[in-house]
Amino acid sequence: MLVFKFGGASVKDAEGIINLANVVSKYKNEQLLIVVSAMGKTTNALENLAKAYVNQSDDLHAIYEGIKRYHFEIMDLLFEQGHPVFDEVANTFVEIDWMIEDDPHDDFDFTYDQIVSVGELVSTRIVAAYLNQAGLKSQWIDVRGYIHTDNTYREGVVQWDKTRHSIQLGIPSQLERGFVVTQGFLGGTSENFTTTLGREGSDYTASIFAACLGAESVTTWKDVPGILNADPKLFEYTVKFDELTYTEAIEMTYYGATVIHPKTIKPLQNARIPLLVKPFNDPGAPGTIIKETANNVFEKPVIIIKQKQVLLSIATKDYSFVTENHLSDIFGRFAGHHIKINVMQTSALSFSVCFDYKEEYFGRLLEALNQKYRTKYNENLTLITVRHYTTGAIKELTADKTVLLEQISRNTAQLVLK
Ligand SMILES: Nc1ncnc2c1ncn2[C@@H]1O[C@H](COP(=O)(O)OP(=O)(O)O)[C@@H](O)[C@H]1O
Ligand SMILES: N[C@@H](CC(=O)OP(=O)(O)O)C(=O)O
Repeated sequence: MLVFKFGGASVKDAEGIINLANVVSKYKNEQLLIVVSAMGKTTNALENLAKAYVNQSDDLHAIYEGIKRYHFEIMDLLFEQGHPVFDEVANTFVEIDWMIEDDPHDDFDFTYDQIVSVGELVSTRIVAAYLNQAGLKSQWIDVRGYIHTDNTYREGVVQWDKTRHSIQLGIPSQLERGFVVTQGFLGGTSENFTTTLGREGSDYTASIFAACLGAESVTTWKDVPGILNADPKLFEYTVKFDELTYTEAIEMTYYGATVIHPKTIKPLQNARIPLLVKPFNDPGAPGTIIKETANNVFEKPVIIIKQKQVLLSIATKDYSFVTENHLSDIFGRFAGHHIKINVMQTSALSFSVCFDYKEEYFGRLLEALNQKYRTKYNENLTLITVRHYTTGAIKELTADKTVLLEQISRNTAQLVLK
């Protein structure tokens, strides 16, 4: 059996959904599980809705109406009036109607997941209905009954044994009856609440299903020809990799290459399932295959850019050395405030840390650190990671920039730039 994943860009409009049907129509004789993300930028819009709801902002209803209108306009182009999908989608949005009528829950992360998850619940209703209308027999399933997580809202931790059991028990018989269409990014708790697996987590969903079902391969259909040496939105000249090893792909995603979610590779590597990254607008093209061994030739360095970085220097209040005890305390505070460290450097009197700026967590972290330490920080920086670097490439990337922190190992150079 095969697992396909279609991200937001591939289903952003009616044309995208028609294209998805064309792509999967070539696999009519295969057992195929299709994981779909929210359409276009819906998750961002739902995030704004969740914030507007907890802040009780004036634009709450305008944001909500915009999200509904976007989906209904696409459905108008795909279906005749009166098609049951209109009611299915309207009924799914009712979950938000009920929620926003009440006072906000104290736990923002919980509220966030209950609202944001609606993006995938509706996109999959639309895709499944369209596939059936196009003569491709498909069943919509609710992923929350299969991918079980703990109740870490916004970063649900998958309970693998329970998940494997549910998937192996429930999915194979459904695959025999036609395509199975399900939601990326979502999980369910034992109390039947919805969790999300972390932003851009639908690739991970595909990998969970593939690992539990022993799939032949996973294909993620993207708006790029495959994995390139750099993000084509930021660099004019890029080269595509035909093959990559799991290890190289893990390194790239760990350092922030957004083309694949970082948690995706490990379950596939453990089960030795290849991951294909292919262009949805040229489905016959070979794309990139990620597997155990690969013929990797890095004719150009791999460049990964992370914007909106903070560089924070932490020193003791009495100017004493930063010891292992301080470091352990500092790491605990980062973990407690959900902030992942991208690069760090120690000196005798201070510890410097570079991480993604997250408005809701940064202020609280700073407050907690300032109780015990002296801190200084710069915002709006760029972190550049160069794998298989050359001195020429580093020179080019840093021209006209101030380097605030630099770390160079045998394979990888990391630079924090202003
Ligand atoms: N090394 C890279 N190779 C290819 N695409 C990259 C790379 N780094 C970043 N990207 C970006 O990843 C995007 C595709 O991933 P993503 O937006 O998550 O797709 P989707 O949400 O449709 O699954 C591309 O549009 C591209 O801008
Ligand atoms: N819709 C979610 C999950 C996801 O993976 O989306 P995409 O496949 O479009 O990156 C998000 O935007 O975070």
